[in-house]
Amino acid sequence: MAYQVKPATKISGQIEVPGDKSISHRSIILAALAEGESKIEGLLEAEDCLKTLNIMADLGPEIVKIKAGEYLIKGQGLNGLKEAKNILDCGNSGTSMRLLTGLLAAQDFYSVLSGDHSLLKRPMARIIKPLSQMGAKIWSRKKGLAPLSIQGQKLKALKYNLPVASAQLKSAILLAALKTEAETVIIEPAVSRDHTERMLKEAGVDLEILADRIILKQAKKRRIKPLRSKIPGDISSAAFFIAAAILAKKGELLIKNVGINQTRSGFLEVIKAMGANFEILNKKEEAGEKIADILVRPSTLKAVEIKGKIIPRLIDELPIIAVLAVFAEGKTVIKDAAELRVKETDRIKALVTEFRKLGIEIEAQADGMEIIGPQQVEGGVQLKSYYDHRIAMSLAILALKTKQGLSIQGSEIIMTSFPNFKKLLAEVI
Ligand SMILES: O=C(O)C1=C[C@@H](OP(=O)(O)O)[C@@H](O)[C@H](O)C1
Ligand SMILES: C=C(OP(=O)(O)O)C(=O)O
Repeated sequence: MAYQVKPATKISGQIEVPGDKSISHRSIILAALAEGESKIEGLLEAEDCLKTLNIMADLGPEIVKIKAGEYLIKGQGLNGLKEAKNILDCGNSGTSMRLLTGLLAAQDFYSVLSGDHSLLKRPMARIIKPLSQMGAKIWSRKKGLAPLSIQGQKLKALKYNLPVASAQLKSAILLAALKTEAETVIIEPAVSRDHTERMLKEAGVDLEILADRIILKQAKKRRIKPLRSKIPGDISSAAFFIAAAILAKKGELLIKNVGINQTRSGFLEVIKAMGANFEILNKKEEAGEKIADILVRPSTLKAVEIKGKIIPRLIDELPIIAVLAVFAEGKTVIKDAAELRVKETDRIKALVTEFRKLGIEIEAQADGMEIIGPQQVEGGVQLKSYYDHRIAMSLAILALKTKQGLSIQGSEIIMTSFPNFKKLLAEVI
């Protein structure tokens, strides 16, 4: 049944959003490679991360759930993984497929990775190319599409200029390089999320993070120390609630324990420039990641231009920024974001098509969009999620500002990243 979201004028309360999706994937993978037992708290138990969890369990390490979000993982060391008997299912998760391809390319066994109809359309040539230069043997369908089959090899180190600022691509190379001896250098066109680097450093790996490159230092034999981490709240999930509280007429919303890593917090810079009324409170650091509480109040917004190096630092927040733009005074311009076209769906096309059904003035560009605001939105229609969790959640927040509400088809996909989204939204209204 379609998800019905009614208009709301007040957003208030205190909430916590679930654990960060990117850090959750990486915690599972690194814990499985560690020498000894890791304890992870605050793991995101959403479909995407559970795919990574099930795949790692199929590769040998014992994974025990203690309670919600809390897991013990018995690491097998960098050489301890075993061949899985069946196809490894990544579901809807690009992060699982790209990171695990890097990891599996360096094992001494064979693996096959597949996923759902959305993942089977996403570009994998970008990882196959550098991994092949390292000596990996990876087969794909035409044009580098999954399923991927991988005959693990002893790989060699690499110096690589990333053609796109992609944390998944960077992480695939780093995971593949862990068992190589010489130095691996990855040069980024713009900084993308740096969780893999931070976590590898925390785990004792000799790695240098510079402004434009990452250097995995030469090492005869690397060791990963077990993790003891509490995963911060996901800023990409918090963004939907921050937007709801900004767009409300009344109320005040406090979101506790959100990860505000610089490489992820472009959204906060954009809403600040738009004139949003919010405060960052109780800043602290845990396991190499910055965390804070975010207090948000109703705000009057102005349009801004979003382009260049900030894009990778807010890539997943662009759909919800597009929603904010509808209610901002002036023309919002988003450029340099062609990556939006190869996410779970073509997010530019999806936003433009659905916004137009509501009479919103929006134009698509090859690498972004332009939105004129502020606009009154009548609503009262049914929109589509395009099987994309971020489109579904962005439309749900938009619905709060319509006169008649919206109904959203295909909202089950929200389970891939934010299982309690609907419940939390109902709580703050
Ligand atoms: O590394 C990660 O955890 C992610 C990287 C980004 O993708 P790209 O690397 O394709 O930019 C982002 O969109 C995705 O949600 C998660
Ligand atoms: C793009 C996303 O994830 P992934 O690439 O892991 O599917 C996302 O969560 O918005």
